[in-house]
Amino acid sequence: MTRCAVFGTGSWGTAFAMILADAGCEVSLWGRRQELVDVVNTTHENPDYLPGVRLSDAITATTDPAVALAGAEFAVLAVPSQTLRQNLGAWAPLLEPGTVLVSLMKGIELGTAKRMSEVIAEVAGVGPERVAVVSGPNLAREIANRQPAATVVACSDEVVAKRLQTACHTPYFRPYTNTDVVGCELGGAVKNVIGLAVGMADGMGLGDNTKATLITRGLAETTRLGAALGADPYTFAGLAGMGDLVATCSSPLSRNHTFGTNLGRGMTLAQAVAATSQTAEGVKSCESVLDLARRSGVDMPIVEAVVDVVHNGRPTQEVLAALMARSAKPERR
Ligand SMILES: NC(=O)c1ccc[n+]([C@@H]2O[C@H](COP(=O)([O-])OP(=O)(O)OC[C@H]3O[C@@H](n4cnc5c(N)ncnc54)[C@H](O)[C@@H]3O)[C@@H](O)[C@H]2O)c1
Ligand SMILES: O=P(O)(O)OC[C@H](O)CO
Repeated sequence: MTRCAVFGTGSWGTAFAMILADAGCEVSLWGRRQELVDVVNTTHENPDYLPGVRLSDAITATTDPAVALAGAEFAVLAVPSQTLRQNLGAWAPLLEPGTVLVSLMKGIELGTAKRMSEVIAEVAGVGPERVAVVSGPNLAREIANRQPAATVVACSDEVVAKRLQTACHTPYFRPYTNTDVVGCELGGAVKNVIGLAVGMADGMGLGDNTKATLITRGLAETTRLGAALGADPYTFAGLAGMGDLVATCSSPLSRNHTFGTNLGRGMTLAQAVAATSQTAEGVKSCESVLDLARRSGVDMPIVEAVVDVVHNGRPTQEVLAALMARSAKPERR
């Protein structure tokens, strides 16, 4: 039986542990808090993040990373992106040779502008054949209810991607393989920023034309960034690109979308943060995505607009007007 460690008892870590168990894996779920770990082990439920969802008996929770990693073929990482470097620094010495590290995270590191797979390779000292990414339209709550969804499992080594595909394939979760790790990660990280922008438009009472414009032009700037960083532009037309944008930008379950809606309705950043109990990665990653874009010489006006609202306190109306006042351009360039 395939053994997997999942780090992070939040909504996606727990839901992905459920997927792996439903696909026939034995899963060790690492969490920071002993009390939550005990509750998961005794009730087979994670009441803090996925109340009402019965978890398989094949999932055992632990606070001990060495226990979680013992014999693990895959170590799945589902902590907030900005905490990965520090956390993985503690876990990496416990890794067994050959364990593949799988990122579920959709963020870019502040300060370095690195993708999560880059942080993993650097901190754990592993080659690209031991780093994989899962990204797609995967709202945890829907998946926890076992509603059908698809995703992309990406690894530069296709054999490893296929192994992971088998490990997480269930009747309700359909993974497709891809070797474009860069494209899949950028699709996941940037869609959170575009989700904030679309949420703002919703909160401002704007309609579907505005939102479709933000989604489509958001995808255009994501694709530009990806092309500059060596991604395959077609990846952005797939599940990890357009697919995830559609889910995030249309769902009230999306934390990024909801966060943006609150800002669009006039909340301050502090009020929107206080109203959010889970991780909305785009709030921090809008700055690191913009940093990455500038380092790469890529124009990302919507990302810049989001940073202006979230971190520079500019009013949404003013930022939207500035976006519309940009000089006229061909659609493709
Ligand atoms: N929830 C989803 O629908 C979903 C889907 C796909 C991808 N993701 C991505 O997965 C990642 C995790 O998101 P989530 O939804 O599970 O978040 P979450 O907010 O539901 O849970 C985060 C988990 O990390 C823990 N945590 C917080 N700070 C920590 C720290 N400093 N060290 C260790 N653990 C810490 C929390 O206790 C919690 O268990 C994010 O990058 C997110 O973008 C989420
Ligand atoms: O709730 P969000 O905004 O973090 O989005 C969750 C997933 O990434 C959707 O695929």
